[in-house]
Amino acid sequence: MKIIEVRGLCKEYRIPDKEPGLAGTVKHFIRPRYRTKQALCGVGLDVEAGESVGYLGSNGAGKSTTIKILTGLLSPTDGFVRVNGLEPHRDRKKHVREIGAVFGHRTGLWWDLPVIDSFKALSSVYEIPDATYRGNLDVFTELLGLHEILHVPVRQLSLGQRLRADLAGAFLHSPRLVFLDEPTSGLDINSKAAVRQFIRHLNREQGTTVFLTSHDMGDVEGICDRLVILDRGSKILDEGLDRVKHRLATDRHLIVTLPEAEEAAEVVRTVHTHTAATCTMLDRQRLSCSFDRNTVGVAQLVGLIMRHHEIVDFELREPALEHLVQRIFQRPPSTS
Ligand SMILES: Nc1ncnc2c1ncn2[C@@H]1O[C@H](COP(=O)(O)OP(=O)(O)OP(=O)(O)O)[C@@H](O)[C@H]1O
Repeated sequence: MKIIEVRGLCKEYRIPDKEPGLAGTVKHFIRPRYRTKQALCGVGLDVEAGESVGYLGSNGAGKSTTIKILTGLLSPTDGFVRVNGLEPHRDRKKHVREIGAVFGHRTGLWWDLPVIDSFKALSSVYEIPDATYRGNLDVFTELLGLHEILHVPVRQLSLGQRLRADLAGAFLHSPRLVFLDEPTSGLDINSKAAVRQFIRHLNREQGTTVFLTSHDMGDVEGICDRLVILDRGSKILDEGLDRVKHRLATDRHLIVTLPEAEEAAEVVRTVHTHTAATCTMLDRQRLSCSFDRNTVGVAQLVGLIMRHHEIVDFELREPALEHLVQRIFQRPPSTS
């Protein structure tokens, strides 16, 4: 079942076209002039219930604009948008009861209230049945380690604590769909891992649909199954994460550590004679053999080296998702 349906989505912002200085301000006050900024042009997107989608793009690509439209905070300039079967900006009151949203840089909780009182307030706003509230609170407190902060006012929390509380708050009413805008921005490694595990758990175990934007590829790899990439307001890629990796990550690097530096030249000769891999020395005893997995098999390369030489260790490196996304930006657009 489709939970998000978007066709031909366009958004233009109207920006004051003002000359600098006081004279410009006065002139603009008397006769205002505006120019338009096209933030989204013709974006189409279908998301099935239960999917976890990473919505990526460079700064200014239009990610937040899309999320604001999908959550009903902004109205589109043009196009068809349905979320949970509703038109977000028109059916806003009904719409917000059925979604959850976390904007990493803003809290959805009450600043002066202790976390638990914020949760109780959310429970009454969303009219959460008592059993659902208690069940979710227990599970989220455990998964997100909220025990020691439940009675602390939100304004006294560290960024990591606040974000964990925000996440729990966004999921308390068991929404079918959550929007997450930079949910781990500024967190330490342990907090990032806890947040990713929590989101993944709800996606896998409860089938909550996740729509995430992040500049952190660890979030995308830890949470998402599908990548949608925007570039200057247009969609340039929409594909499963595994497929993207399989299609684009064909280069591999085998790092070989040798017992003796003197052996290196011989290993290079063996590799160059029998395979299409190319070798580079990393230091006196370590060399990197680079190859395309469609041309050279890993087992073939490792077997060849081990048959002819003694080695201390080897490690296979694949390109990081960051590099794959960079490659996608360097290609001409394939979808719209
Ligand atoms: N309120 C606004 N008024 C005018 N222009 C805006 C407004 N909000 C966003 N824009 C412009 O629209 C474009 C898309 O912005 P948006 O915030 O959606 O990008 P983004 O992909 O979320 O970027 P980032 O990764 O930096 O958060 C940008 O060129 C931005 O300058």
